[in-house]
Amino acid sequence: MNQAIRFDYSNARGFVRQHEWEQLAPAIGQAHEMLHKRTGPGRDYLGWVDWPNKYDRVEYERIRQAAARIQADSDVLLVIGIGGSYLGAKAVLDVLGHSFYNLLPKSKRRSPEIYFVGNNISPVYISHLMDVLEGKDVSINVISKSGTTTEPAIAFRLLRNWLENKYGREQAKKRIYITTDKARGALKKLAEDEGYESFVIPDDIGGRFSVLTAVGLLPIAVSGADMDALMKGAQDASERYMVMDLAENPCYQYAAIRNALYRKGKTVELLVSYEPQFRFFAEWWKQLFGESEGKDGKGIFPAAAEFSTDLHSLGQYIQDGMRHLFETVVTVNKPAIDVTVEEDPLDVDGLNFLSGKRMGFVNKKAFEGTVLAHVDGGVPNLLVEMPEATAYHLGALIYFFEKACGISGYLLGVNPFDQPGVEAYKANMFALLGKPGFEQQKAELEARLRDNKTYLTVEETAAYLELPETFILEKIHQGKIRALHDGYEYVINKEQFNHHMEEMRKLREFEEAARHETVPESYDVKDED
Ligand SMILES: O=P(O)(O)OC[C@H]1O[C@](O)(CO)[C@@H](O)[C@@H]1O
Repeated sequence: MNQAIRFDYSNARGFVRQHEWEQLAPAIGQAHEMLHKRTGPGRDYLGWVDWPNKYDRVEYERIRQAAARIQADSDVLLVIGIGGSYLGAKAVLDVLGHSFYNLLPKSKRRSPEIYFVGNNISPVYISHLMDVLEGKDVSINVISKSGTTTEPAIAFRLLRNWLENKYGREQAKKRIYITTDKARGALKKLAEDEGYESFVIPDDIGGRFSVLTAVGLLPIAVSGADMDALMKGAQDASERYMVMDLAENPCYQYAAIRNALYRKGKTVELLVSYEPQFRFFAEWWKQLFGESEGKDGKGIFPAAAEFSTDLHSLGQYIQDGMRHLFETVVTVNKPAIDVTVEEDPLDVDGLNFLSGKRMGFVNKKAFEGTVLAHVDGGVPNLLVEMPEATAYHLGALIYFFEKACGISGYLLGVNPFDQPGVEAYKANMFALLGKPGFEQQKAELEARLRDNKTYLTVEETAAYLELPETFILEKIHQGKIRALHDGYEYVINKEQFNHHMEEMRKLREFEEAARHETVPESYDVKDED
């Protein structure tokens, strides 16, 4: 086996008492059993646990071939997906690829340009992307387990159209690759109807645990990264982190110590890296832990910081602000490339004491100094060290965090494999967009939006009061309107306004009747003093 990920929690142990640590050992054992014997909540979503050993070799070869085709016939691969259907691939591409891979000249690139889209609903982003596509040969990999997620579905609709306009429907078919459920969903049906090549997201693997399936592997293979090494790293890690004993298993130690810290009020975990290439690794990690643990009113809030960049923005807070933070620093022992700081004869910046030193060395000293300062400031520090940023070690790191996440979720007492909370925004969005079946919610939500609003437009106010716009002098303020009617100004709420209108109607009837000398009974004329 290759060298392993090193986990060091010595800079956090001082924040946890010995008995608090020891008490976690039996709970870890229980969580291990729940995961491996599949007796815990979410047991139907544990396919990722032994996936690095049992993945479908036939499909794996098909991925390799499809990637070779895309590399040969495309200048650009568009990866459409959101959440777990894009973050893992983006993380791997960034860690293993060139920092500016899309900008490198073709001669220096192993792969097409790769852009991720369908992970937001921004018309600006997709329009700008389409500008980049002009004159280029393009393929699309659309990834969605459910096949119905709004963000990727809108992007796919627009980009499929774009592709069909460019190549014609038949040729476009050869450039569309679908990754979805093996049997269900809109995308699966479309793939069958249109004859698109498709890949499977296994039933028992949730989005945030799916990077080592076709979800991540097709874009990773297209990028030219070594997916064999990635899978091997994960496979070795799955064996390494099988031991139940807390003292022997660094992955379980990470799960245990973060829970011990959480119980002591350290409710925010910052995943820190000193390499910008890890920015999306942190995004992937945030979804992994946030969606798995943030439920039932519990959970560590997963956040990320990039050092030394953020030491010049967030550094003050981390050192000195509210003491609810701990850090998990992901470092790479040996940077892929290093650069020497040169001697400057004038030494205007006073940095000649660094002459001849490597930037990697300077970065390391920044890290060491920061850990000491933050620990002194009351921020426990955990260290996860990769020997090198290679595909093998990245595969191992991915598995390390996936398994720690499952164990940690069980320690916390939640179901780490569902995400019911994500549905709330979706239901509201669908209702407000007028999706059939959401009519009742639509009316309720729109009423709430109106009440929450400080001001409505004149048109909205008129519609709300079911009145012609001519009645409205000013907009609604906190449910009240300022209205001008028949020369009078009123500041009233809707009920008062309607009542007033009814009174006005009766008064007009009365005046009309008076002209004809017949007073309607409905009008209650009060005696004047
Ligand atoms: O692959 P899908 O079904 O489009 O889902 C994308 C993402 O959306 C979520 O379901 C949350 O809405 C994530 O769990 C998932 O990774």
